[in-house]
Amino acid sequence: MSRQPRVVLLSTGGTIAGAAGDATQTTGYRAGELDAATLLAQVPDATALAHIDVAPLLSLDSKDMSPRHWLLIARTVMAHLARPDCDAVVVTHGTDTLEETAWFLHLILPPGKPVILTAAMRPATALSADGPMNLYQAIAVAASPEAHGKGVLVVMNDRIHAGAEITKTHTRALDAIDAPELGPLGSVLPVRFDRAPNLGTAGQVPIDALDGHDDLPRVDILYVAAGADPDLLAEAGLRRACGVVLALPGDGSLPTTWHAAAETARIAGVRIVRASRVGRGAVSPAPADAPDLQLPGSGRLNPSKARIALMLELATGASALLAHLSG
Ligand SMILES: NC(=O)C[C@H](N)C(=O)O
Repeated sequence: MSRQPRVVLLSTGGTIAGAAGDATQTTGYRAGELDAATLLAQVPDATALAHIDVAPLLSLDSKDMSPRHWLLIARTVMAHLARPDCDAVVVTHGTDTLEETAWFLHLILPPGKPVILTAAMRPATALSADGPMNLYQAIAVAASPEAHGKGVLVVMNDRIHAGAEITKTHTRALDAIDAPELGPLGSVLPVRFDRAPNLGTAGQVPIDALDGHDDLPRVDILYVAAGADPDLLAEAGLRRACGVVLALPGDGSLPTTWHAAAETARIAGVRIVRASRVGRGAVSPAPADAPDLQLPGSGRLNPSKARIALMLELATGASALLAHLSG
């Protein structure tokens, strides 16, 4: 008989580990109260799927995640994966910035042993809490040979998603994580993949390239509303931002009043990327009315993900990264 897969369960906080005063409370709870062992105790059936090693790492509401935490999570996951007796890693996380951690891990980790992120929308103390089933399903995917080589995955609400593709699409509902336009990779239970992930960018930034970094260069996101003042961009240098992602209307359309400020900032050395506020669709490589401005588009990356790509590019000099993404 083949041995049971060995899965490391890394807890970082979030609502999945949240606790409230009473069972009907689904807001105003404390995220990240419970550690990995307590979460696992809620799903005893999971031990039939895999041998599980619990590894508490952080106890954060994911609104408080930062690049320092992404680096810590990535290095910790890699250290576990490097052990010959570790077959997969499951990371419990909050939903608020799940898309950022998932995208960061996708860029860092070469596809191989499964890395599965999961989360919840109701705290662990709530009636019909979704966390225990999500955790059970994440472990089922981690233990499945089918998950091997699929890159970083996110399992929530009966669905398997590509970590690179997800975004949070609802503030309160249980189906709060989706891959707009692309849809899930598969479903669970049973574990079933309906399509292959796009792994073109997976592991593009080897962790060694970040040796010596415990933080990433500052990149700000500016949300550009109708009539917004271009002073916001002119001040980027004063804020010591190395880069700025513009969350622009439509297809990354830069208001005419912003053209001069964008050119001044670029010449001053601030890297600027055009992303979109829209949430679906890709951004064109250059602004239609000002193709000479050298303001690359973010392709399919939303502003938060474009920010991470730019941070990594600034940190490592991996200059092909954004060009590849926006192609
Ligand atoms: N549903 C959640 O997990 C939300 C929580 N604020 C978090 O992101 O940690």
